[in-house]
Amino acid sequence: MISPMEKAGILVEALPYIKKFYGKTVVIKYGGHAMVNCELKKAVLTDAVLMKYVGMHPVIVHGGGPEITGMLKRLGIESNFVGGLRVTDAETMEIAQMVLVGKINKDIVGMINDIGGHAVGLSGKDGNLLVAGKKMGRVRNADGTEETVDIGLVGEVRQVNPGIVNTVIREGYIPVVAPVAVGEGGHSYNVNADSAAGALAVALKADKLVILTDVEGILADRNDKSSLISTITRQQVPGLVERGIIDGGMIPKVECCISALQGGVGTTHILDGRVPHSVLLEIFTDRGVGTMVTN
Ligand SMILES: Nc1ncnc2c1ncn2[C@@H]1O[C@H](COP(=O)(O)OP(=O)(O)O)[C@@H](O)[C@H]1O
Ligand SMILES: CC(=O)N[C@@H](CCC(=O)OP(=O)(O)O)C(=O)O
Repeated sequence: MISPMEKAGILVEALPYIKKFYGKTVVIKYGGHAMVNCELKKAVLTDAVLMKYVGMHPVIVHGGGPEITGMLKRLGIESNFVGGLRVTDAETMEIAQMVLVGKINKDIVGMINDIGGHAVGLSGKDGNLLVAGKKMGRVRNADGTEETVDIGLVGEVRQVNPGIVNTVIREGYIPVVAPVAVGEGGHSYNVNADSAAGALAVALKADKLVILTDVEGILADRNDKSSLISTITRQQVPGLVERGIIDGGMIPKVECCISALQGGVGTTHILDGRVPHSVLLEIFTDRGVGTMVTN
């Protein structure tokens, strides 16, 4: 048990950070792998509620890849991925939208409201928030050459209309955004949630982009948890990708951090969503957790 003096010390330590980030927007990408445990989910959403009550503007963009895969499996539909992106035919799109918008988004909104916050759920289709065009997949052949393949209704965000999010923020709510975008003719596109969060962070001129995942951050050696890289500049990232140190699902995350930084976002962070209150620890204490990618 910590003593009352220690508790007071922790609150005082938070003061300069509360002052620094008062009125600032923080986009939190909450990935599907970090959602599996209900207690952890509650801890992440409590952090967002606390941020809101101390005057920050948290915006949650959620994923839900594992839940989409689970639902597809229950319906006897196989999941295929190209470069970390789900190959999305019309039927898969319908199910992805049902799971992301109908289930996960509403579960998160319900949980935030239950904790004592006020949340509003949106998809990228609401208010034309995320307008997308077709994204092609890239596969690397054994000889190192790259090939472009059709991955169906996977979208890349071409335009963000943040009006609806700003309205929701202004009215005192926490926006919770599902990564389903609108395309020509009003049809749906399945967008990778990291990319959706990055694009939204730029459009909102966010101070921070926080990506929650299921590893400690960027590791110099993936088999050694103590090899966490605490800070890295965006210029150092391509070298690590070329050397294969950053690989797989971490690639879209670092790419998204780089484009967010280039688009004017202050700092970007890749944090371990399995650590309770990792967002609070990152924002309100002297001991940052995870990896910070900076300019
Ligand atoms: N250098 C690295 N450090 C940490 N993780 C890495 C690294 N390179 C690749 N990865 C992989 O990236 C994964 C995170 O991406 P992903 O599974 O897509 O996360 P999420 O579901 O949260 O979006 C890690 O579980 C790990 O396997
Ligand atoms: C195109 C594409 O792959 N879309 C993702 C959208 C959800 C997502 O990104 O969820 P995580 O953040 O939990 O991985 C998918 O269908 O799984």
